Amino acid sequence: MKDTRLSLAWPAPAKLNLFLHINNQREDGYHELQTLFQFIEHCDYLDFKVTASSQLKLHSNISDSVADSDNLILLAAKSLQKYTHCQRGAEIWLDKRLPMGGGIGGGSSDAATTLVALNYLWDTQLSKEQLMEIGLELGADVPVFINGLSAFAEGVGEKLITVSPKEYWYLVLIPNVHVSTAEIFQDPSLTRNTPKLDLDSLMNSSWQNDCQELVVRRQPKVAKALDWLIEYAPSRMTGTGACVFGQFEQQQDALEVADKLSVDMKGFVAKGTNISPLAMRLAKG
Ligand SMILES: C[C@](O)(CO)[C@H](O)COP(=O)(O)OP(=O)(O)OC[C@H]1O[C@@H](n2ccc(N)nc2=O)[C@H](O)[C@@H]1O
Ligand SMILES: Nc1ncnc2c1ncn2[C@@H]1O[C@H](COP(=O)(O)OP(=O)(O)OP(=O)(O)O)[C@@H](O)[C@H]1O
Repeated sequence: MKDTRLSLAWPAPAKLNLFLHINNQREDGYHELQTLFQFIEHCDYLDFKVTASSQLKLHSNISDSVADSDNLILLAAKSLQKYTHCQRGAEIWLDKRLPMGGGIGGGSSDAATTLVALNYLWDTQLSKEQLMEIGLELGADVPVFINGLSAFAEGVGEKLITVSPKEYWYLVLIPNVHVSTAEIFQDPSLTRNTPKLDLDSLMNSSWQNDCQELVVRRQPKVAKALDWLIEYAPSRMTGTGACVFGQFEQQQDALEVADKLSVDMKGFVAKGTNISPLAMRLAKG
């Protein structure tokens, strides 16, 4: 074990799906997809205190909306204990800053940060690949957050190839509506037959999100946000929504558009980054 004092400010960054193509539905209901993940410098933060007993305790500012039994942070910590037979426990503090159900992967990122931080703090010495395997059981997006590098993903999102798309500045809008990933994937009218393309062709084609048309139809608030943003910058939805993002060359340009937002539309400006803030935190120890 590394230390029993507090280990502070482990970041759990958001991701954007710069494109998201749905290629097929497997017999188990999951969808085969091709997507491009890039992290953004906008994060939840987790603090950890290793304890001698195996108990896990979470203090969070979302305990009203997510029960402990469903919280991916505790589920991740339990999986790591089970997999490694670790006898240690932890007290964990979550400072939730990322919008939930927005398609920016906050829950998956919290789970990934928990696995990476506790593997370090408990000294359980699992490899990144082993952590990614455990992470995949918690959610399709967890492995990319553990890997910590922008990636082109295939399969259900777990087959990763590291890529370095341009690191734009983004204005991310948060329509005040929660989109359920499961509901979008269950909708019969979802486009799920986009042909699979090779990576080179994908990187050089125009980027789209196959869930966008459906979500825009179901959620007028998403449609409104996208209609507004697209007047200022190339803009798309991320994941299964609800967040939409516009891309800008300069921070200043993004901030100027953010200034024009009406009071009923929330948003934030963040830089795209191909190396996750979590990977940088781990390197610091
Ligand atoms: C659409 C993406 O956001 C792209 O980044 C992700 O693939 C979704 O990843 P996630 O939120 O971690 O998703 P999970 O928690 O694994 O799955 C939520 C639900 O979405 C559906 N699901 C998810 C991923 C996938 N490739 N096919 C699916 O059909 C399943 O019905 C599942 O019950
Ligand atoms: N630590 C957590 N943070 C946020 N949501 C959590 C957490 N643990 C469990 N959840 C559950 O996961 C649901 C989806 O949360 P999340 O914020 O990851 O959505 P999302 O950004 O749309 O994810 P994705 O892009 O992976 O589909 C929440 O509504 C909540 O019920």
